[in-house]
Order: sequence, then C-alpha cells, then structure tokens
Amino acid sequence: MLSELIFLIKGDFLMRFTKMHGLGNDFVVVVDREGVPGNIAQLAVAVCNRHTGIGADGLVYILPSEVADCQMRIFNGDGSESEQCGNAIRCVAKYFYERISSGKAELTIETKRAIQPVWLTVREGKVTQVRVDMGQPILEASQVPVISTQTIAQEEQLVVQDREFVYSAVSMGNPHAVIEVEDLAEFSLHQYGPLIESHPNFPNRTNVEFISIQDANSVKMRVWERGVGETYACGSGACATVVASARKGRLDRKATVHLKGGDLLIEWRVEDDHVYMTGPAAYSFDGDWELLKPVHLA
Ligand SMILES: N[C@@H](CCC[C@H](N)C(=O)O)C(=O)O
Repeated sequence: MLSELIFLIKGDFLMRFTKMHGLGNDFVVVVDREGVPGNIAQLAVAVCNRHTGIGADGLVYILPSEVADCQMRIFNGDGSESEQCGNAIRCVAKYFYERISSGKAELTIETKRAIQPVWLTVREGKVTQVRVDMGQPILEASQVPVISTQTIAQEEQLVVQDREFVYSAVSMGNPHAVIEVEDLAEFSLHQYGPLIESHPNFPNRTNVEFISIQDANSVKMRVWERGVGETYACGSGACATVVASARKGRLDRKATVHLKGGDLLIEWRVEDDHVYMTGPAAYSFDGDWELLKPVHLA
C-alpha cells in the first residue's frame, strides 16, 4: 500500500474529476486531452480505494478521438484495463452531451472494443436515458476467451469447491460467464465469484453473472466483476445474460435485467445481431483529488 501511494506524494499531482454512476456501478471520470498517464494502473488502484482514495468501481478517462466524438478507457479497481463497460459508456455519453458538446443527441464513442453508437433521451437539456449499441456478442470459445472442447461454450460444467455450476461464456468485448442459480438472494457470491473469476478455464479471467429467470422478458442478476468484486450493476454483463439465456430459449431476445442498482433494458436484435442496452446515468459529485499527504499513510 505504501509503495502504491509514494508516486502520488512525489509527483505534484492534482486531478479534477467527476464521480458518476450507472445504476450504482460507480466511476471516477476524468477528462484529459493528453491521454492516460503512464502510471495508470497504480493510479486506478489508489483512486478507487474506498478508504484512502475517492472510492469507485473503476476509473474512466474521456479522451479525444480521431474517429468518434470522444474516446473512453476504463480501468478496474485492481488497475487492469477492460475492453468494454456498458455502465461507463452511458456516463461518458451524459458527460459529453451536458459538459463538453450538446450539439447532437446521437454520438459515437470509441472504446477498446469498437466505435460504439449511442442515442440520448434529453429532457430540458439533461440526458435521462442512454441507448448504446454494444455490438455483436462474441460466442466462439477461443475468442471469449474460454477453454472449452465445444466451439461455443454453452452449458459447460465447472466444479468449484463443493459446488457444480453450469455456465455459458459470452464476450461483449469483455468476457462473461453466465450462471443460473436457484436461490439468487441467498447465493454465496463472495465465496464463488472470485474463484470463478480466476478459474484456469478463463485465460483473461472473467466477469461472472449469477442469474434467476423470472419470465420470458425478465431476469434478476447479481454480478461479480473481474478486477472489482461485487458491483451494483454491469451493463455488458446484462447483455451477456440476455444473449446466453436467449440462446438457450430461456429468455426472449428483449428483456429487462433487474440488478441490485436498478433495471436495464436489453435487446439482442435479429436484424443486425447487435445487442442494445438502454438505461440511465447520473452524477454524484465533482472534486479535485490532490496528492496524498503523509497523514493518509498512518
Ligand atoms: N461494469 C462494467 C464492466 C466493467 C469492466 C469489467 N469489470 C471487466 O473487467 O471486463 C459494465 O457495466 O459493463
């Protein structure tokens, strides 16, 4: 911990940020024309720490883009970078429209995954809902990536400690393992989540969605996120849940995903095979994060 913070003390460091969230999945959002700093992994760990930092699930940078309205990069609380983040992209869209350029209610945002189109619902100058094209789901096991004897890892068995799970692996740019469980409210997410996240079947680790299907258009979901832990919501995980469940005939291609922090509407369209996610984004507060003083290290 001490070594993680030293670089902040030595550097003359002041970071202007906005705290935002999508259904309680919270981010420190930073706008920077210069790109991400070299010590980004250390910075993400320090900033996201809920005791000694600002506290968040992830650190999000909004950067200029040569091919889209702006670029987003997302770093998990453990410092790792993800290819995709559904909740963060809605926050970035809201921030861009309300604080950078309010010209268009249709934007494109460059992520590690793709150039992602987004559509904004605007009321009295405020973005109330954001619809995001989350792209085509990636199902081929080697591309997720997941180690499997099947071309598509669907209904794979996994034994973890005393329990056997059946999962489907889907990538939305980032990897997900979707698992139906019987008693979702009582399920020991903190026991099994980290073990599945780091199971050798998943070479890049995985996000894990534990779900309970209510009816053909409604599913409850709890999530253990790669590089973070339990979060209130995961947009890409909600997309992976609908894709995995629709493929098995357990859900329609359009369904509401009920998360700890609220609901997302997900539609996996037949016409283009893309998944569309609709949900809100919100501000929490703005701030300046100064270099940490030694008193924080006591
Ligand atoms: N919460 C996000 C996903 C964030 C990244 C994830 N932890 C990963 O490592 O892939 C979402 O809303 O999609």
